[in-house]
Order: sequence, then structure tokens, then C-alpha cells
Amino acid sequence: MRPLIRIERVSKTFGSGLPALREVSLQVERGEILGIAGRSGAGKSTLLRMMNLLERPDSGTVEVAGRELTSLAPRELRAARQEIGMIFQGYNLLQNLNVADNVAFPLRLHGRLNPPRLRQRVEECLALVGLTGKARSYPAQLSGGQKQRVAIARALANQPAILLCDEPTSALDAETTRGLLQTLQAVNTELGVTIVIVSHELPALGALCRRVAVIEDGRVAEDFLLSDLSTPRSTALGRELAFHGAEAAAALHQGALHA
Ligand SMILES: Nc1ncnc2c1ncn2[C@@H]1O[C@H](COP(=O)(O)OP(=O)(O)OP(=O)(O)O)[C@@H](O)[C@H]1O
Repeated sequence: MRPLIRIERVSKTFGSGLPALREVSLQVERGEILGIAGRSGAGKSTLLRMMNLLERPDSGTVEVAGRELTSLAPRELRAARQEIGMIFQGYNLLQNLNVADNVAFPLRLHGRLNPPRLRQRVEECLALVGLTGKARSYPAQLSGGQKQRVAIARALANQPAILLCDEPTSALDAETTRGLLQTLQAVNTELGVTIVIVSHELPALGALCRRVAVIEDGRVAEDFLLSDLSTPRSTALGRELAFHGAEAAAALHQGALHA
């Protein structure tokens, strides 16, 4: 089957002159959870942001669900992005809107649902992330974990096929992180959403991901299934991941879904 995301020979250099990505090729299969690991500055976020064209490559192609994003007109690109939700380390919530209105924001932008259906969709999304009672709260009244759950609900409002996660647990404590990873796992298994997650937290990647790509100096240094314990890993991060993976996955499956 055709991969859901296909990145081919993508390069990107910012003003500083050093390439952030060097002819990177990477595929993401429909339904999988792919982790992107790498040291600070390796190019992880830039690669993730290529997947919805928040960053535009200098060269190479980015195909999502059979559409080559770099060749789309702005209007077509907006439509293609409906398929791709994203969450960030800093949550990016609108502080002056309550939780329900934050989740409703992309639905209103798109304008496809009438008011009763829109309210229903917001309730569904909040139930999905365990925040039913918080619809009228404002972001400032929520914990970090709750804010990230609102961000997930908002990212899923338009029923995307893909959820891109940029360091989603970096600002959270260990227990909250575990609850959030369980939510992401449920989003994948119960809704079938394909997830790509950038994180410097190897236990989080080990617990959640089926496959991990290790980025070094703007290149994919290795790309492997965490279940493959027989092939020697070629990078230090790959070896650490192989070591942590099984243990972290077992820990994730203990405890409540919504911490
Ligand atoms: N908007 C930008 N303008 C200029 N340089 C940038 C920009 N975004 C990224 N870079 C540079 O590109 C390189 C890769 O950055 P990127 O954020 O993708 O790395 P990363 O692996 O996600 O790092 P970290 O783990 O620290 O977030 C770095 O050298 C960074 O300084």
C-alpha cells in the first residue's frame, strides 16, 4: 500500500547557511506511530514541519495522501491541511477563548458544521481526551497536561488522518506524560490516526512508537522498527532506544488512560 506521507530528497537551509535538512527521504505508513529522535539542532522539528508544509523545502517533494504539497495552490494546500492536525510543546492555545471555543476554532474556520453539530463535535472531542467537565474553563485555569489535551482535542476536531506532535510532553512531569502518551496511543488505535512524534525523551518514544527515525546533522542516520531487537543499531540514540523500548512500553500500559 502507498505510504500516507512520502518525503523525497528534501533539503532546507535557513539564513544561517548550515543545512537543517540534507536530502532527507522518509515514509510514514497509514496507521503507524513514527518517532523522530535526535540531538538538539539535528533537524527533527524542521522535518516534522515539512509534513504539513509549515516549513517549505528548498528542494525535494512532500506527498501526503497522494497529493504533492509543494505543488498545491494556497487554497488546495489549506484543504490538504485539514487532513493533518498538529500539537506543540507550548500548546498554542488561544488564551482569550475558553476550552470549548478553542476546540471549535478550526471547525468554525472551516465552516462546514451547523451550530448544533458543531457543539456535538466539540463535546465528542473533549470526551475523547477526558476533559468533558472543562468546556467553560480558560487555558490559564488548566494544568499543563490538561492544556495539551485541549490542544489534542482541537487538532482532532476536523477528523484528520494524521497528528503531528512536536515535543508534546517536554513541559510535563513524568506522571502527566504517561497519561498523555496513553491518550495518544488511544487516538492511534481507536481512531486510526497516524501519528508522527518528535521528542528528545527516549522513554516516551520507546513506549509509544512502532518505528523510530534517528536524525543526525539533517540526515536520517537510521530508521528502524522497535520490535527488531536482532539488528545491531548504528547510532548511540538507536542503541539507547532499543534498550529503553520494551521497558517503557510495559510501563505505559499500566495505570489509567487519563491521568
Ligand atoms: N526558523 C528558523 N530560522 C533559522 N534557523 C532555523 C529555523 N528553524 C530551525 N533552524 C535551525 O535549523 C537547525 C535544525 O533545527 P530544528 O529545530 O529542526 O532542530 P531540532 O532537532 O528540532 O532541535 P531541538 O531538539 O533543539 O528542538 C538548527 O540549526 C536551527 O537553529
